[in-house]
Amino acid sequence: MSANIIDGKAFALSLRERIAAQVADFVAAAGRKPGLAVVLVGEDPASAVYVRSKGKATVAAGMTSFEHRLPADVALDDLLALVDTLNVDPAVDGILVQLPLPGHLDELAVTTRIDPDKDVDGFHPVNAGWLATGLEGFVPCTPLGCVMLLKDQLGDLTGLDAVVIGRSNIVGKPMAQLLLKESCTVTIAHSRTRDLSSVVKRADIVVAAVGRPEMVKGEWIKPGATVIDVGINRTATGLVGDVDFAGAASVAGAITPVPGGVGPMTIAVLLRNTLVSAGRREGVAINEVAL
Ligand SMILES: NC(=O)C1=CN([C@@H]2O[C@H](COP(=O)(O)OP(=O)(O)OC[C@H]3O[C@@H](n4cnc5c(N)ncnc54)[C@H](OP(=O)(O)O)[C@@H]3O)[C@@H](O)[C@H]2O)C=CC1
Ligand SMILES: Nc1nc(=O)c2c([nH]1)NC[C@@H]1CN(c3ccc(C(=O)N[C@@H](CCC(=O)O)C(=O)O)cc3)C=[N+]21
Repeated sequence: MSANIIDGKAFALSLRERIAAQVADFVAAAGRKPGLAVVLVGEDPASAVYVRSKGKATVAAGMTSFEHRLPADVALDDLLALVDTLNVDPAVDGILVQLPLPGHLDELAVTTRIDPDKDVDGFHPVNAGWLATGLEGFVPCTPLGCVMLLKDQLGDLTGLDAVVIGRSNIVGKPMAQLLLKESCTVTIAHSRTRDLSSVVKRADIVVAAVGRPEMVKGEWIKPGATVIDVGINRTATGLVGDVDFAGAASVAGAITPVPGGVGPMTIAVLLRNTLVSAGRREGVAINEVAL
């Protein structure tokens, strides 16, 4: 068997076109563009690349991109003061502080300072709480993008066995919450899980969010399963996911590649969340279903 390769890049492009059309409607109704502020601390080259591509995608969707670059040794109080300014800036609908932050900065202090109503990353505990209780907050971009790909691939996910490998607050946990919301039977695996390969073998849906290059082997995958590879690992041979792509593609029913899978979806959903935020803030209806 040879798996269907899920084209996240193409899906993300089409999502971005639908968002751009709704941005135009928003501008006509509200008399201003949605605005996304991205804060980058330090000079990490990978982060700088992401921030640049987010800025480009924001402008291409017809929104305003505000970029703030701070030195790596910025004091926590100065970063928090910038967040406070963005929180009250009426032109800013979404705030994203690029993670990871340099070691001396307390990430929790920063993410909890962002107004939950502008938290388009969905990292604020208030939004995590909304998600856990099944209500309307902001959902983290990467997991939401994964669910969009899964529903596009499989339709109704009800009753499917899903295994999420990884339990971080930004990917693994919200991913599990979303799959639970879709009525999957969800297992969350992590570094202390016993016999991971057997756990994975039961799954109709495998989401790998570990950060270990090609850790998930083809032999672990149930034939026909759908594999979502969130991992972004830079190795000597280039960018690879958390899944051994060649091995898994020979048994899976469908699989996301790295690059070109989940990554582009993250950025498209960020634009979606920013548009939704702008709509809420201005009282302009956004057709979320069509997104
Ligand atoms: N495509 C995209 O848009 C995005 C991609 N990423 C990528 O996704 C990956 C995960 O990111 P993130 O969640 O932030 O990472 P974290 O490092 O925060 O979490 C990794 C998780 O993997 C678990 N883990 C580590 N080793 C093993 C192991 N041997 N077996 C099973 N589980 C293990 C850890 O378990 P424990 O909790 O027990 O330590 C932890 O829960 C990274 O490659 C990152 O670059 C992240 C965000 C967006
Ligand atoms: N506050 C915050 N929010 C984030 O959402 C956030 C973050 N911090 N820190 C870093 C991670 C990682 N992340 C990615 C976004 C896009 C791609 C992406 O577009 N990847 C392309 C290729 C990338 C490349 O070639 O380097 C792809 O997979 O095809 C990947 C990873 C968002 N993150």
